[in-house]
Amino acid sequence: MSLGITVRGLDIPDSVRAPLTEDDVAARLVGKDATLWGPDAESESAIRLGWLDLPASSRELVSQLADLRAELTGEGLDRVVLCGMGGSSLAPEVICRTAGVPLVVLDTTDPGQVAAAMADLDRTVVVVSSKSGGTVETDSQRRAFVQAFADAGLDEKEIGRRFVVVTDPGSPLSETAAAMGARAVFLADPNVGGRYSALSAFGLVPSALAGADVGTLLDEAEELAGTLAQPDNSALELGVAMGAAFRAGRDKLALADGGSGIVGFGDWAEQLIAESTGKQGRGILPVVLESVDAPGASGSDVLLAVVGPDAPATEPAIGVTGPLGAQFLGWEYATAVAGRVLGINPFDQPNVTESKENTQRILSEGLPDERPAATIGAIEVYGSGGVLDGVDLSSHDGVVLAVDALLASIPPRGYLAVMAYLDREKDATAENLRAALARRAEKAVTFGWGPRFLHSTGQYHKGGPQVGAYLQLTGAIAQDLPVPDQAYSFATLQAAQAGGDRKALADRDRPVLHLHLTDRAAGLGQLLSALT
Ligand SMILES: O=P(O)(O)OC[C@H]1O[C@H](O)[C@H](O)[C@@H](O)[C@@H]1O
Repeated sequence: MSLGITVRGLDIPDSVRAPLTEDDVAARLVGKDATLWGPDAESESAIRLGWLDLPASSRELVSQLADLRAELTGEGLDRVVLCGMGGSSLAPEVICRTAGVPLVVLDTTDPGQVAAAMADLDRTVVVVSSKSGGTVETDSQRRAFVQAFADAGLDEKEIGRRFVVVTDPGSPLSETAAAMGARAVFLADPNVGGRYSALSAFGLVPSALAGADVGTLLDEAEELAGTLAQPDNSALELGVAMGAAFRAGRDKLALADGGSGIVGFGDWAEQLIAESTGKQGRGILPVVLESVDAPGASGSDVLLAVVGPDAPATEPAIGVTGPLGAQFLGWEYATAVAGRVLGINPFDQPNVTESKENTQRILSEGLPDERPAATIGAIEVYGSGGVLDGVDLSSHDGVVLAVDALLASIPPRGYLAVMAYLDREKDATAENLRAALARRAEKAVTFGWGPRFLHSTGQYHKGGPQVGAYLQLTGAIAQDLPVPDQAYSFATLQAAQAGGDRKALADRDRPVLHLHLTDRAAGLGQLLSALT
């Protein structure tokens, strides 16, 4: 069995399973029946089911990529940097971390983190991945690398040879790739959405160039693919469990690793589930946990999903065993099935553009002139949505009081999202806030690095149930970095992204507490010691 599902302590009523069996959903999904999600979703679904073919159709890439890797390493280019957001970087990150091969994933606008990725240029090849070819972060990173190579003395032709591009046919990036003389361009199947693209060129190109065995990954997926038309297949069972939990009010899916050997799977599944289901005022909120017994593993609105063989520490829970290739395909299939149970279109992301449009507006009009309500130690405190009303910010405990006011504003069955527009290498301790706040709030707490989460849980924040409270962290910039040939720098872009998302949340009257760290390390230390 390529994927094993164990369900514990979760009642799966016939009202969830029977319609799927009666409507022959398993076979129809494998047959790419675009009517499965209702008439409103049909036109989108018709061009989004290509992921079902990938275990077979991506085969041709395996030998091409082995040849390209040999060519690159033969020239001493053995350091691979991937510029890409969301569906264009999350899968390669899991594949390479699991395989233990080095891949530098750049999915940020933090100037410090971007600058740090531009090291060892003499052995670096850059993979620029974007399905749409218009994602501002990815385009900005590409520009910065072109400039860095030029500064290192490479001529135009040599610079082009340092780039490998993955995009959809006809995208603006495909034209840029041709114009800059990229060494290789991989055009992906346009009938595969970004978050379903793990087994496409988006997942495979950077991973194979970094040294991962992508042929085996496809073998693992193909074994599962052969079972997916069966009415009781394991991936269908996973989707049924997700849908049944949702119907029973368990709309938080806590994701934890249980000895799978897969590294960072939750971050990939988070985008798949949040963007696919979080819309029309409903959705399943993925909550990535540090371990099976981390705070947030249980609760009246939680279903725990353990990836790997370890027994869950709590119930209800589902256990999902199987190798990475099968996990990718199985969760994609399960999410499509859950989408039908929830009654949403699992292939669009209707609210992602809001924050992007706000960001563009800020970039053209300039950053708003905001004054903090207080500055306490290394933290400036800003709030909207009434979150600071009545909070005494004059005391040394002001930050904790503000955080507690934010936590108190979370409605029953609500959640807190921590959104850190920081450097995920240098400011990594920010991640410890999730467990600390989950313990304190006794509610679901998610953690996301900005702007990366905008391409993942950001859809759920805006399109899902309006029961969220938001803690946004930004930090001082030690050294800014220009975005070549653009009117803005990385620091401005990062600030505009944070501001654009704050506005999208404020427009919904959601409570947002914004803490700006005037000294990142000191501010994080201050926050963590106050909250733990
Ligand atoms: O691959 P790209 O076109 O650059 O898109 C990257 C990401 O952008 C958007 O935010 C979408 O909501 C994501 O689903 C997608 O993965």
